[in-house]
Amino acid sequence: MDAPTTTSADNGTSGVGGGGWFTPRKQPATTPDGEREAAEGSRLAAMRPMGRTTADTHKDQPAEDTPKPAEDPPQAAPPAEPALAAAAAQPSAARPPAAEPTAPEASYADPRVPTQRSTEPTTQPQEPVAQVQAESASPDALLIRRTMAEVAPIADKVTSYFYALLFVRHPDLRSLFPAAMDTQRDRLLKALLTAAEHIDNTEVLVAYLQNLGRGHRKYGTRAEHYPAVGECLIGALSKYASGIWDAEMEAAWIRAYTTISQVMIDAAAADELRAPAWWYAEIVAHDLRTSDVAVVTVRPDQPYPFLAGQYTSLETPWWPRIWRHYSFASAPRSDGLLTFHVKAVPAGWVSNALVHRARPGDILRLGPPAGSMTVDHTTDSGLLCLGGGTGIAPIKALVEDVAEHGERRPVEVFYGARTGHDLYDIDTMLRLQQSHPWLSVRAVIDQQAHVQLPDAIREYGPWNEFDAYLSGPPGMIRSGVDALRNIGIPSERIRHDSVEELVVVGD
Ligand SMILES: NC(=O)C1=CN([C@@H]2O[C@H](COP(=O)(O)OP(=O)(O)OC[C@H]3O[C@@H](n4cnc5c(N)ncnc54)[C@H](O)[C@@H]3O)[C@@H](O)[C@H]2O)C=CC1
Repeated sequence: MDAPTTTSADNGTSGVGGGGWFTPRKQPATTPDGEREAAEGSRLAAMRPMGRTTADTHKDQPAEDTPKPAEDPPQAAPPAEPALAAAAAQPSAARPPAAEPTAPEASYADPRVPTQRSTEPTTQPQEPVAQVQAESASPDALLIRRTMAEVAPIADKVTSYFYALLFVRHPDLRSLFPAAMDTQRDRLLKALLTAAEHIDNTEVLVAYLQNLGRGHRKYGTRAEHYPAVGECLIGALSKYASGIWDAEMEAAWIRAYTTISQVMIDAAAADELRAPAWWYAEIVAHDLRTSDVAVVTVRPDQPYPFLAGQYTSLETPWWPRIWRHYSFASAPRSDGLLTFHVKAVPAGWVSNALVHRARPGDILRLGPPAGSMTVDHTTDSGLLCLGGGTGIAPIKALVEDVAEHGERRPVEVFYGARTGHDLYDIDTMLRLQQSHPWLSVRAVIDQQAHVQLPDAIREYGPWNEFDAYLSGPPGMIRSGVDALRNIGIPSERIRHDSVEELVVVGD
């Protein structure tokens, strides 16, 4: 992760005045190593405000025949995933022959944002939540939430209009998005709005946005693209929240977006100095474990630093500019190889290609590592790990990580699957258990146990000396967090890749 970068909206006071529309400041936030300045000089100098006003915005109507750009980048998050991928500049491996779209990837592995510790209160607050939030929220946050409440019932229209504006006004940006924009169309805007909504939650927001800013390098996103996105965001919001929209509200959004975009731009610029925007990775092994689960091993074209428990974004040659998240299934290896567990989901473009089409020799692209579901090696707390289905992948990586650190802390793994046949990696886990006396692996098969994974942990324990790690389908993570809290594990000791766009708190 980057060193913390302060947000740079002058404490929320700039944005409307001297800087113009969403113009990032010229002086980037400093980092401890001061490496950022060099990179940013050229990048930020190139930025120009688009010079439009809200009045212009109101006037603009997308052309009748403009295809509704009802989408955004696949696993997009805030403006982050404005999947501004530089398709034209992609080398041959990233310009594969067009494939016949079948159907959009379901919300498979992507509805994840950076891992967060769960920080929701474990006890009910004395006052109603809304009241507490309202009292502690900044004036800008209140205005932003008001806008959000106003447009929530017509979110689809806002989304369509936002992309229509973006592509009509800035047709050059269209090529940065996937050809099939019907996939998860609202992800970009939703993430952007979610970030704005959490504008007061600096710690979580900054880490999230830095991650997004770095991740957007692989799309070809540049600093000068951000004003265009911000302008169209305001254009869409002001149109659909016109009943309550005023100068004060617009100023709040401008400040929020200026902050959001600046954090992303700064993070991307700093990252540019130390890492490629993406890695090519050749498939070196493809092991079909069941009819729909494959273990895919790749060799990156250059060293790929990451931590056990993290995930990456992955693009196949068959679906250019469509990226999906996959967790690393091993801790970093001395041979540099990376492994992913992929389940082909119904109508999943990328997952089906990886399971049924990919073969050794095929070239994938990888984005940077992300996520903080990692082991804290400064403590000797036990690890309580819940892995559901292919969610066992990062759990296995965590086990290897503990083993490599030579620690003797208890690690208790609960591996859930629908049937015995679906426990495709149980042999590996049992082998690890044989090698490590501190490791215990329990399979929880829905059909046999008549309980799902999270319920099974109640029969064991006590868990008060354990940190908890959850990985699997969103429903499992949600009920798992509830179950863990109910048995007394404090929220700050529960880790998982978030299933929501930003926080709940917490992909
Ligand atoms: N870092 C992460 O969080 C990772 C998440 N995943 C996700 O894990 C999922 C794996 O899919 P499948 O293998 O098809 O798993 P699945 O749908 O077969 O579920 C596996 C097990 O999880 C438990 N489970 C599922 N839904 C539950 C619910 N609503 N409440 C309680 N427990 C529930 C059950 O024990 C079930 O047998 C995918 O959605 C994938 O995106 C995969 C890898 C890493």
